[in-house]
Amino acid sequence: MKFTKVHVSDEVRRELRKQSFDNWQWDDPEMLILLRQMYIDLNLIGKLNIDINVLHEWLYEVYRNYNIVPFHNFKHCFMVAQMMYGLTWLIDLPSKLDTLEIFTLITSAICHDLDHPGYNNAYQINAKTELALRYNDISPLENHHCAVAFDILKKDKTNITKDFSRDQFKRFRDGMIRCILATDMAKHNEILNSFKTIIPYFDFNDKEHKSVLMMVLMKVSDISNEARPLSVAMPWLDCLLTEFFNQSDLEKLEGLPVAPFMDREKVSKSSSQVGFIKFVLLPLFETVGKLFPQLENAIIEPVRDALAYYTEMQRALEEEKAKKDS
Ligand SMILES: COc1ccc(NC(=O)[C@H](C)Nc2nc3c(cnn3-c3ccccc3C)c(=O)[nH]2)cc1
Ligand SMILES: [Zn+2]
Repeated sequence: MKFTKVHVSDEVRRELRKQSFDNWQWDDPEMLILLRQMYIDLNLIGKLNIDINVLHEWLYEVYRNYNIVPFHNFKHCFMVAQMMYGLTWLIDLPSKLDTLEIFTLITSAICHDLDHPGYNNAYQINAKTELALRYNDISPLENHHCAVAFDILKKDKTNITKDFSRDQFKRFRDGMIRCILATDMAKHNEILNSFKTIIPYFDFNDKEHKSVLMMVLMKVSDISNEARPLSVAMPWLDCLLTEFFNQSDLEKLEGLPVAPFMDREKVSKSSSQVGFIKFVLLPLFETVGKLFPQLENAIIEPVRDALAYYTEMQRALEEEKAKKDS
């Protein structure tokens, strides 16, 4: 199918770079065009000699490999890619990382949850699924997302890396594997601590430093819904809790352990978000803000506002509960 005729207006291209971008106004085919536009505007087509029609076939094949699940679906992949794209411009990454590293970040963001079943690693391991067996309980989902990504790139029709040199492909493959595996929240503290350690002497010419930074940028892009306007973020929280509640309902049916933050009897939107923002999101964002002060206004302030919003919601809920009990 020839999509080269489709033109994206300058106004939409500007909007696409902002944290305020509202995905709920766009349908899936339009989001595929916007993902393609990101590669064009990052100047990756020319510099890496990517065939625009192969790029579109690849995007369509990626789209087909995301599942119809409440949260970890193609729209989530788009939002993570769009946050990564916005961060790229916000912190001027093209002046700090090379073209292949920029390509690795946006491509990893798009592929990072491929074929997600809607049930997390804890479920895979406890239910002894095929994925847990194949990956020996070691980040089964993230290993699978990455393997599916490279399966798609193996086919000539959807191989956007076909003109890469052997060295370029090797660097890209190492980078994408590290970026996708970094999205396993079980690695959260390990990655954040290694980033904290190197910040005082961060060196953009140091390969290892850049690799840790790329993993952190994947993490920020993956869990940053609360940095977006409430009208965009709130529906995402509903999708997330729907997926979490589906899992905990199934775990109860199957007599498997149930995580408290997934149990519909125990979780309220406000309590889960207050804890998550205070203990996971803000510490991560404030750490990255030490290296890139531009994050302060663009994503840290909105997250502080979200924390205030959910804290107030939690207080009001508790007050109401106290009244009912009295
Ligand atoms: C350390 O591992 C963790 C830590 C926290 C959580 N999640 C939470 O505490 C709660 C349910 N909230 C939450 N979780 C979120 C959000 C965005 N992504 N995300 C998420 C989704 C799937 C898996 C893990 C996370 C953090 C969000 O805005 N809120 C899940 C896993
Ligand atoms: Zn994700």
